[in-house]
Amino acid sequence: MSMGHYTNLTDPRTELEVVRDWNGIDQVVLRSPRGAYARVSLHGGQVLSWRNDRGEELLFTSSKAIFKPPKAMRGGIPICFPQFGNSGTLEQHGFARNRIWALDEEHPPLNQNDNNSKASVDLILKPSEDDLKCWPHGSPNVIAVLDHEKKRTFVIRKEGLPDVVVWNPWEKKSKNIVDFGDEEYKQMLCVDAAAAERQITLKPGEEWTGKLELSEVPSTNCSGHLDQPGIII
Ligand SMILES: O=P(O)(O)OC[C@H]1O[C@@H](O)[C@H](O)[C@@H](O)[C@@H]1O
Repeated sequence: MSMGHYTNLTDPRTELEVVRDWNGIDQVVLRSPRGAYARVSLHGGQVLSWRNDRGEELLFTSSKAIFKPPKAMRGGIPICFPQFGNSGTLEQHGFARNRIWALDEEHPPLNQNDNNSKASVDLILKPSEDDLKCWPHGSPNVIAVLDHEKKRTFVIRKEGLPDVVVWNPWEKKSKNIVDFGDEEYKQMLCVDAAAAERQITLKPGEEWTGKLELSEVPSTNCSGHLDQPGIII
C-alpha cells in the first residue's frame, strides 16, 4: 500500500492532514495529542483505521478488502444510509458509502487550544440529482423555528427555493454592524429560504416562482401543523 502525501492542512495543534490514496481519492488522517490515530476516506466517509495511543488497530479490515470504488471497502466503519441492507428500494446499505464525500469547509477542524479538545473533521455528502431522484428528501419545504421561551413555533413553507440559510451575527459581529444593537443578536434569528447553491437561469420568456409562507402556531400544536418532515431549528 502506498500513499502519497498530498496537502498538509496541518496546523501544529490540529494534527490533521489530507493524503491521497492510490485511487486518487483523498483520505483524512487525524492524530490526537496523545497519539491516537484515525484515517477516514472521502470515499463513503468510511473510517478505515482507528488506532489507540499504543498504536493498536481497533477496527477489522479484511485481508481480502478491495480498496477500489465504487464498492465500499470490507471493514472499518461504513455509513449505511439512507437504508440498511436491502430493506428499501435503493442499493444495498444505501448510496452514502459508495459516494465521494467532501471536507466541510464551513466547519474547519477544531483546534487543540485546550487539553480536552479532540482531533476532528466534518465531512459532508451532497446528494447528486440522481440520488435525489431515487431518494427525494434533499432541501425540505417546511421549516419550523421553535421559540421555547414563548412556546410558539414559526412555520416557514417554501416553494422553488431549494436552500435554507440560518444566520445570526453573534456577539462580536453585532458590535461592528452599525445598524444593529450590540445585544440584539440574543433576540433574533434570520432564516432565509433561498436559491443560493445553484443559479437559476431563465431563457427568454421563461418564468420562475419562489414562494414563502410564514405562519405562527402554538408550540404544543407544532407537529400537527407540519404536513411533511422538515427542518427544525
Ligand atoms: O456485502 P455488504 O453489502 O457490505 O453487506 C454486508 C453485510 O452487512 C451487514 O451489516 C448486514 O447485516 C448483512 O446482511 C450484510 O450481508
